[in-house]
Amino acid sequence: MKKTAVIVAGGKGTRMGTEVPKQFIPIGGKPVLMHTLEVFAQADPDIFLVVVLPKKDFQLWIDLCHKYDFLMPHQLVAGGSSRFQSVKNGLDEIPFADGLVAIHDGVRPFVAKEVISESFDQAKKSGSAIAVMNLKDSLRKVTEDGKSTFQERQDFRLVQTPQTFQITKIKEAFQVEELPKFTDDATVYEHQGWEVTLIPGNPENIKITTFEDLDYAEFLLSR
Ligand SMILES: Nc1ccn([C@@H]2O[C@H](COP(=O)(O)OP(=O)(O)OP(=O)(O)O)[C@@H](O)[C@H]2O)c(=O)n1
Ligand SMILES: C[C@](O)(CO)[C@H](O)COP(=O)(O)O
Repeated sequence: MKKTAVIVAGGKGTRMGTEVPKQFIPIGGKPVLMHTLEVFAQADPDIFLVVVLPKKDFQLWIDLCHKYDFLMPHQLVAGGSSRFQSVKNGLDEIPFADGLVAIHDGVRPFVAKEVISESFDQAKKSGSAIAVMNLKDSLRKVTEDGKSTFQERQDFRLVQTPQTFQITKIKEAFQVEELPKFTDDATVYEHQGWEVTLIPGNPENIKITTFEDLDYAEFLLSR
């Protein structure tokens, strides 16, 4: 079955606060996004790669590809004003009518290649695969009156990407008005009344979001 990955890197990196968006910042000697694309190629060199970037950063990325001699084939697509819109734009440009698509944050360069492979295997069987992690800390729910209540942590999971689906179904799911609850692709899929399947993610698969994450990224690459 044909495999596609839509790598979304169309954000501004507001919380990182750097002039150049975080997906282009070098870690271990090359931009974050190049590490991410390389893991997908390691998982399966035949995966068709769609990369979603802010339109204004196309030339920056092309220049970086020349500078770092980055030759991996990929299709560039312009991002939108939210992650939902960027994913939708990426899905619209997949040149295949069917097959499977893994949707992944460009700023999660430490996804394990085994998680990518498992997400395609599981989505082939059940239609979807969402990478998640168990919680290690205790959990409390806070309320506006300043009180808090204990929560059973085994009832919760932290959600990562990749989130992998049948192309036909996820494209259909994205034909809706964007809602605030659509913080990932699983929520868009479930909005149709379809159930998602969870698979184990990997603990290193952090979303590079704030400055401290860059130090952790350098540490992971130095091991
Ligand atoms: N309009 C957007 C917003 C986000 N993303 C992508 O979605 C992923 C997860 O988003 P996040 O970590 O929130 O990235 P940013 O939106 O760039 O960060 P911030 O919220 O701090 O501005 C990132 O790979 C980001 O580039 C995207 O493709 N298009
Ligand atoms: C998709 C995601 O990475 C799953 O954890 C997350 O929801 C993205 O959130 P953000 O608000 O774009 O940082």
